[in-house]
Amino acid sequence: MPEAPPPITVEEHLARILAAVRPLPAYQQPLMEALGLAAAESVVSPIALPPFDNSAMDGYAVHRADVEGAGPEAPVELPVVGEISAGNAQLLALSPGTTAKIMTGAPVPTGADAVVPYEWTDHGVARVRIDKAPTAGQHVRRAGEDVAVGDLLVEEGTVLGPRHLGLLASVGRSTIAVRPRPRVVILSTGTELREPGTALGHDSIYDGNSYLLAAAARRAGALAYRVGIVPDQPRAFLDALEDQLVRADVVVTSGGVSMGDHDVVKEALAPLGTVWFGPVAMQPGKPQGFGTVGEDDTLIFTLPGNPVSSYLSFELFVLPALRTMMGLAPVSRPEVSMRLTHAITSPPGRRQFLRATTEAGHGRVTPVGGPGSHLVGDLATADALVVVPEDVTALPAGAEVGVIHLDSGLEGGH
Ligand SMILES: Nc1nc2c(c(=O)[nH]1)N[C@H]1C(S)=C(S)[C@@H](COP(=O)(O)OP(=O)(O)OC[C@H]3O[C@@H](n4cnc5c(N)ncnc54)[C@H](O)[C@@H]3O)O[C@H]1N2
Ligand code: MOO
Repeated sequence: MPEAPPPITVEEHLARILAAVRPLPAYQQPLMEALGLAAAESVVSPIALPPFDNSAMDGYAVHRADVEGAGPEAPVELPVVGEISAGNAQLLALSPGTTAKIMTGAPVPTGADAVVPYEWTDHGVARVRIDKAPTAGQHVRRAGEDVAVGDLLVEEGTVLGPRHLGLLASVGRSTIAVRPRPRVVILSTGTELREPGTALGHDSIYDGNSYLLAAAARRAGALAYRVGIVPDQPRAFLDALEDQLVRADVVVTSGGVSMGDHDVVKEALAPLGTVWFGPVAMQPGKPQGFGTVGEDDTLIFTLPGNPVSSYLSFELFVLPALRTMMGLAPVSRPEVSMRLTHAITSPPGRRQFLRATTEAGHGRVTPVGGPGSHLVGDLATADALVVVPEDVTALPAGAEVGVIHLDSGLEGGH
């Protein structure tokens, strides 16, 4: 059996991954597809907003000079020569000494320079009594007062949210250039695995990882295809992989990469020579693999099977790759500084990632559960990871530690 290579650091592994990953080519996509993605173009407005002077109130369009001085004691009466509603504007100009009913959003006719709201009138149909004079331009929304032709609406790189998409639609854009969501195929390996919802044998467990990884991929903004369970047979694994490559930008496998007698992923892929396998100096998540497979050199991440190891590997290595492909920055979750509520110990030589809970606003972090990489109950309770450096073996309560929040800190994607 060949000797395992010496461990590489977390940074070395991530650097190797990022060196191999390119942003996916951007193309025009319908606005709703772009939600959560980074704009791959800057957009300037092709039209003004509002596109024309229009009324801010339901009321009467007037020449303001005609109603000057109007008050309860000195009302002004004007003939009503027409009605202008939004989307149905026949009356284009208003003669002095007349008025027209106008609805909110309807174009203000040429000549009119103010709108008298219904509340200041007797609601007249043929003639109207006006009890209060508007100021110049009152209740008229001016063309271009919001957005001018040529205004920068969205800068390249902006993560598109509902307000950006609403603005783009408002100026008539139906598409915007964004990088597509990476298609991520998730394959769980393990003869012991069963699909949730089916019966469990005396020696089987449910396949939690493919759900964990598919959900994490989707939350990162990718399109996740959960293939399900592949038994520990290299042929079956290679067949399943081959079948899936057509719809994958990235393949993520779980399990079958350590030192066991049935480590199917390693056994099937190592002979190709295109996937690196080796230990990374971290815990959980020591056995890792990364490389390319298939005619199109599709990226593949072979993550360890222990659920916590799998999830952490996703967060530290797969997530940055997906965000790079989507043109989102930063690619990694930020590490912030917090104080430990409890003392901890840690074995030397590997960077430890302890599951932990954080108290919002207090800057304190509390490790939960033990270091075991099978502890999915504790993983679900946690909302953060405490990062213990390779050379640190003990830290007292109150010590400052690096913390990675697992549910926040990154914009875009989903
Ligand atoms: N002799 C050695 N044994 C192991 C080493 C080692 O260095 N020398 N490393 C250990 C570490 S660390 C890890 S992590 C695991 C990684 O093993 P594999 O990637 O080969 O994963 P499996 O053996 O297939 O499974 C490990 C564990 O996880 C459970 N599992 C697997 N897939 C799923 C899934 N989809 N859902 C839920 N649970 C899953 C599986 O049943 C095992 O219990 O190797 C150690 N061993
Ligand atoms: O790395 Mo294993 O991931 O230590 O359990």
